[in-house]
Formats: sequence, structure tokens, C-alpha cells
Amino acid sequence: MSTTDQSQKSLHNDLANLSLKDSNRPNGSNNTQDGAAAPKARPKGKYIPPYLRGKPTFASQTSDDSLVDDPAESPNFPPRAANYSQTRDKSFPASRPDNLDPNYRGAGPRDNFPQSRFNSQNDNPAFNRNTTWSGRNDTRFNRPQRNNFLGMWAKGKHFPGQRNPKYEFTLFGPPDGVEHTGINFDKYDDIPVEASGPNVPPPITNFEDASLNSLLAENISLSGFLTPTPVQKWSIPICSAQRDLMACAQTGSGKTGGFLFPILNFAFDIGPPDDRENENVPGISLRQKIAMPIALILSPTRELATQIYDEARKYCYRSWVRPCVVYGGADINQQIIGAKRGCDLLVATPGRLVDMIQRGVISLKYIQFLVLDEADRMLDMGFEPQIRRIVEQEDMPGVHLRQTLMFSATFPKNIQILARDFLKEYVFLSVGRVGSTSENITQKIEYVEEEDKFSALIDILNSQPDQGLTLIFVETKKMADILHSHLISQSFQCCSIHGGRTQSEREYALESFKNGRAPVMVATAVAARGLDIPNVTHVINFDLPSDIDDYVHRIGRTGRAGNVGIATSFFNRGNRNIVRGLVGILKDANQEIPSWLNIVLRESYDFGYSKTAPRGRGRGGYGGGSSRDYRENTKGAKFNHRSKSTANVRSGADQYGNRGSNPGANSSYGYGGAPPMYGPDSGSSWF
Ligand SMILES: Nc1ncnc2c1ncn2[C@@H]1O[C@H](COP(=O)(O)OP(=O)(O)OP(=O)(O)O)[C@@H](O)[C@H]1O
Repeated sequence: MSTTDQSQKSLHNDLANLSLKDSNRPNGSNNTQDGAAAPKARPKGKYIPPYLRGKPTFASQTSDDSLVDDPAESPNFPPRAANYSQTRDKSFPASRPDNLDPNYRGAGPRDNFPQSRFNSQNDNPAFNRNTTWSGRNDTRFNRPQRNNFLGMWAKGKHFPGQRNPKYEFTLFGPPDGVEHTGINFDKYDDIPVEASGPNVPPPITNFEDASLNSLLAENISLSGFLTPTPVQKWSIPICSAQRDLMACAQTGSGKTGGFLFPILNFAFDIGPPDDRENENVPGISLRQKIAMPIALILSPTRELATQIYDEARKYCYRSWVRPCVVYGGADINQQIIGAKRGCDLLVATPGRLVDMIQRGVISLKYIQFLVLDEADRMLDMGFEPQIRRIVEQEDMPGVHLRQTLMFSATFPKNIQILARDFLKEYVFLSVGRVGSTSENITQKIEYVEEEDKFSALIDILNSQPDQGLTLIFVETKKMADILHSHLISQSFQCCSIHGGRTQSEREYALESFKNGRAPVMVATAVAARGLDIPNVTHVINFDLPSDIDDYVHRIGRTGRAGNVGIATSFFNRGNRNIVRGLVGILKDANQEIPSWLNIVLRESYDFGYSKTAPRGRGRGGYGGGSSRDYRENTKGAKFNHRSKSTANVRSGADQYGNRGSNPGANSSYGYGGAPPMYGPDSGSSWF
């Protein structure tokens, strides 16, 4: 440091001490009688926090220790009020101490700090409403709050928060570390898309076409997304036209953004409903507050809810919209406090949401958007009663007063029929070979008898390359525990996740898997849907599911967003009920079908297997069931618009336009291939 810098710094320090000086010191002097600099004694009656002692005031701080990344961007902080107690509202609780301590976190209204309180300081509402508690800069202490990135809506306008590099790093990771490789955006025109329903709005071709709110566009760009995925190209204009939507698109194709982008675009532009602000009257305590979200996203699993919430936090960055998540298994009191502090976009699992509604913590009366992610799962036998209760028996606006969006990779016909109750004049969108799988996933089917499964699995794990994560699916919790112990005993770094574990165990396992500490994870169906874990290169169906749609979702944990992956499934006579569905999926995705599987298929017709659709979903065979708008086959159904984005509907291109980009397809992976290692020779009778 140069002498000039040093002397400047010491001058700043002196100035800082001057600015913090108090009137108790005689003549306001900072010098002792002999003229030496005053010792750094704390001025009587005023608390100076340790980090401010001997430091310049905020106005002269450099960007190093400021939370504002670009001082030019930061507003001129209003001068500190000469006497705070004169400016504050007399109705402020008497219990609040007058000598305000910056560390004070005592009782008193926080979230609803009335605008009028600071009107004498600055007319800019950015400094007036929620000045202290919602994240704007704390004018009382001349320092920025840690959460100064929070935006606000006031006087009919959106006031985005400030950029905060540290928080940006937490949310988005390093600027160049975003992983979106493998997506071939040039071949979008080849993607088969069908949109049916009355007056379907045309798709956009890029984010600019969508006239997105500038803050949202900025957040999307910070996420590393330059072009919308096909489902986003369609869902954004459909939702912006305030239409209900049932969207069916392949796993890993960006459906989360498909609903978050249009909802947030609307919210950023329009703001919260006017009358909502009058509900939690200023001055009421946090305990009395009720969370009143404008958007509700329901998810079947806790982990998926958390993931959607994490995505929402990225796109809500610097905006007035406070995302919030509630799910079972976690401390409900923490979630209640979180919801009351701010909840504009709520992500929830149904059970916990019902609980919170019953406790009077959450009201759904201002819901403008209802999203059912993994909608076919949400509406099947397990969740339907809870969904009906939330949507039909609480205070949520009716179907004509809200917009309802449903997303999944699979939509069986009977679920589509059930979904009618929640939708109005909806658009059915199917993007890519929906209900099917991406060609980016190499699917291998191995014949393995039950008793051979352990050794087959060990062989596979030993023969595969070290890079990447391996996800192994089993059918039961007990099997997950057994397999987990077995793999640990074989010295594999392994974790497991299933519904019998506590939430913290589940979260710990998922975290260990994601960060590679345990690159092998054994899971039940709890991890089958929606989870977006980068670098899952291999999915192994140790046990095949009894529902072919579950197969689609499970193997969709790899080969996401245009990346490639491998899915290996152990098949034996216990799985003959899904053979038709399985062969259909393999054919659709141009995968190799072992000759023994074709024999099993033929025999299944002869012996009448596969005639019963799994779990009564009405899928019956494969090849036209779950991805089509069931209304098209309904007598008398009339649509004004039906559109295909390409003339070549069966183009062989995948969701991202990659044509034949699957390097492993039709080739042996080194641990199996036809004829099967652990089963009958190809060509032999299966029984
Ligand atoms: N426009 C985009 N450009 C590049 N990558 C994107 C884009 N939109 C989403 N992604 C990435 O694609 C991946 C998959 O997205 P997402 O989890 O939303 O898929 P999904 O269709 O919901 O999958 P699933 O059916 O398994 O639930 C994520 O890692 C996401 O960050």
C-alpha cells in the first residue's frame, strides 16, 4: 500500500470516528488535551458494532466490504435521521428500546413497516416500505443489510433489489460454471410438437420474443439459459395468454422453467393483488400473520418440492416475489415462521400444506396460479383426495378464477379424464416423443434372475468408469436397506434414500450423492420423479417397476437437458406384465431390443400377459396411449387449432433436436449386451 493510500485510509478512519462521534464529547472534539488522537473508546450511550469501529461510514466504504457490487448502481442512501425517535411512529411498541441496537431483534412489526414512517427521509418508496425488515438498506445504521437484494412492490411499481455478487454466487454458482452442454439448439425445428385445444397461441422462438420482464430475463440469463427449450417455447405464450395447460414433455426437458417463467413474468409485471396488502394490516405481529401466496406449486415428493423452490429462488432473485417451501418431515414451526415472513410463490407437498391450512397459517384465497408438477402422479390414487381437498374444499378461487397448469412426462388417459375437474378449456401440449424416453439415454435390458441380481450389479459397478453418479432403483424400502448394506460391505461408497428414512437422513443422502461423496445411491420410487441431479450417468433398475410410466420417469434421472446417459434394467419373469410397454419404449427411442425380449413379447400375447394395464391406468399396451390428448378420440370433440411444429413428426430427433446423438445406442457397453449374460440364450424359449 502506498503512503498516499495509507494516509487516505487513516483520514477515512478519522472521518469515520468523527461521523460516529457523539455530543457527549466536549466541543465535539476527538482529541485529547495533549492533541493526541483519542483512544478508541466507545462513545457513551451509543453502540458502535465491532465491524464499524475505526471504519469509514457506509458512504465512504469501498466495494470490498460493501454488499453492493457496483456503488454506481446503489442508490444514494438517505442521511441518517438526526433523532430517530422523532421520525418514528408513536404507535411503535413501547417495548422497543429507544437506543436502537443494530443487533436488536426484539418484538415489533417488521414485515409491515408502514410506508409513512420514513416519508420524512425520502420519498422513494424503495426506502420507505419494509425499509428495515424486508431487505432494503437499513437507513438507521448507515449500512446495507445482508439481504439488500430483495426487491419490493410499492405504489404500483416493482423496485428490484440490488445485485449482490455473493448471493449470486450462492444461487447461480460461478458465472461460467453453468452446465447446459449437449443441447443442440440448431435442430429445434425437427422436434415433434402437438398442441390441441381451442385457440392455441403460437410458440415463441427465443426468450426475446416473449417480451419477458427485464429482471426475469436477467435472472434466466444468470442461470445460463440462452434459448428456451421446446416445452418452454410453447408454455410461455400459452400461460401468458392466461390459458390452462396440460403439458407432456420428456424428462429433463425444462418443464420447471416451463411453468415458473410465465408465472413470474406475470407476477413481476402485475404485482400482488391490491386487496391482499390490506389483509395483514400493518402493525400486526408475525404470529397473527397469514401467508397468502398468489401461486401454488404442488409436488409429490419433498425432494422435488425443495428442488423447485431452489429453482424459484434463482428466478425470483431481486424481485418482490418471495418463494417459500413447505413439506412433511421437517420442523413445522420453522416452516410456519418462514411462510409468515414472506410467501408469494408457495411450493408444497400436499400433506404438509393441508396441515398448514388447518392451522390457519396459509390461505389460498389469492391463488392466481395452480401448478401440479408430475400431475399424473398427483392425481393418481395416492394423492387425489388431498388434491381435491386443497383445490376444491379450501378457499382457493374456482377453476374460472385461477389459471391451472399441469406438467409431466406421462399423462395416462384416465388421469387426463380426472384432470378435467381442475381445468377449463385447456391446451394439451405434447412435446417430443412424450410418454417415451430420450434417445440420449442408452437403454439396456439384461435378463437376470432374482438370485443373480447382486452379483450382476457388482459386476456392472466394477466394470463402469469411475466418473459420474449411479442411481439404483429398487421396489421396496427393505430391499433398499439390504442392497445399501451389501454395497457398503463390498466397499462401494454408497448411500440410500427411501420413504422410511427421516427427512434429515434423506437430505443427507441426497447431498452426499450430489456432491459425489457417495457416488452410488440406492433409491425407491421416492427419487424417481423430477429430481435433477447433474452428472447421473447411469440408472440401474435393480427391480423394474410394475408401471411402465414409472420406468420412463426413473430412467429420466439420467440423460437430462441434452446430456447422455445409460439405463440398465434387470428383467426376469416377474416383469412380464410390462413387456409390451417396455418394448414400445425401446422401439420409440431407437434402442436395441434383445431377441429374447421379443420372444417374451410374443409369448405374452399368446399367454395373455400384459393385457391388464398396471395400476388400472388404462395404458393397455404401448404406442399411443398416454401422450395423446384423449379429447381427440372423443366423439364430437372439436378444436379450433391443432398444430405441429414440424412436418416430420417422426423425425428421429430427440427433445433437443439431437438426431442419433446417442453414442452408446446399439452398441455393447462392456458388461452385458445381447445375448444376456445372466439369462437364457437368445432364441431359447423364455419359460
Ligand atoms: N432454457 C434452458 N436452457 C438450458 N438448460 C435448461 C433450460 N431450461 C431448463 N434447463 C435445464 O434442464 C434441466 C432439466 O430441467 P427440469 O428439471 O425442469 O426438467 P423436467 O422436464 O422438469 O424433468 P422431469 O420430467 O424429470 O421432472 C435442468 O438442469 C435445467 O437447469
